[in-house]
Amino acid sequence: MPKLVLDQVSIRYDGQPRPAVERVSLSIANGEFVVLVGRSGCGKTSLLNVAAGFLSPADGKAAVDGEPIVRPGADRAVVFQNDALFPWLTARENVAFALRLRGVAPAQRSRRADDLLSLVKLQGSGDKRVWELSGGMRQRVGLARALAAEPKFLLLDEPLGALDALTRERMQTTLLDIWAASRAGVLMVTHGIEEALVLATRIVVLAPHPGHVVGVFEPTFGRRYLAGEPIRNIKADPAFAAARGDLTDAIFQGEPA
Ligand SMILES: Nc1ncnc2c1ncn2[C@@H]1O[C@H](COP(=O)(O)OP(=O)(O)OP(=O)(O)O)[C@@H](O)[C@H]1O
Repeated sequence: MPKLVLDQVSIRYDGQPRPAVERVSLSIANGEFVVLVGRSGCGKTSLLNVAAGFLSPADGKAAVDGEPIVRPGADRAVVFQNDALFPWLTARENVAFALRLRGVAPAQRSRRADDLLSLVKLQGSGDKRVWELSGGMRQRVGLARALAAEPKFLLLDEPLGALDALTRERMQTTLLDIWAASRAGVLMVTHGIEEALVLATRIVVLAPHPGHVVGVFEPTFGRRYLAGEPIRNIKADPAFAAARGDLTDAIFQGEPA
């Protein structure tokens, strides 16, 4: 089973007196949804960049299935907050472009792009140009494009951060559906506490100066949604409120109230 591992990773930026991240270990297996949370500057994006192969750790190891991560690779697809789609192309063409890069034959690209657009619930929107799509729809095209590479891992940096609150809430369940359908392992960075609880199979809480792990939670709310329970019921469950309190405490521990 594919596994992405960060082992005792420390990250340093040139000219900085101390490391940004110190000795953080994480692992993401296929079928896991790991979410990084923590106060600003605790190193969430830096760790995601190491997993993506954009940044090399100063110390420790980053590997997929035992192979060191030394550069970006098709096995790890990255989606950012404001992912740039090609504005002059349609939704379908944006996804087909990624399929072309993967070497999918022209005859199959359009059908495969439509399958991927259905996966992100954009069936029927393939002919729309990017400027005709809402923010949530654009983000879903970005996800479809990332999935075109059939990655083993999806690395998501605040993928819902630019969306309005209602769209963001709807996209949480869409992301769960996409994850369940793709079976990729996910590593996601978010500032959203509810979002982390809804989506994650494991939440890793980081604290800054330098970034280090201060807590790990293993919520089951996303699995309840995938088993058929309405998300509104799940969020209204007192267990959800209790988990939100515990996670908030873990994030802000050591900070004056
Ligand atoms: N390119 C860079 N050069 C120097 N320092 C950097 C660079 N990128 C990040 N840092 C520093 O590394 C630390 C971790 O930054 P990082 O962006 O990984 O944190 P984060 O938890 O993702 O923050 P936020 O929640 O604000 O997005 C911060 O102190 C930041 O100032």
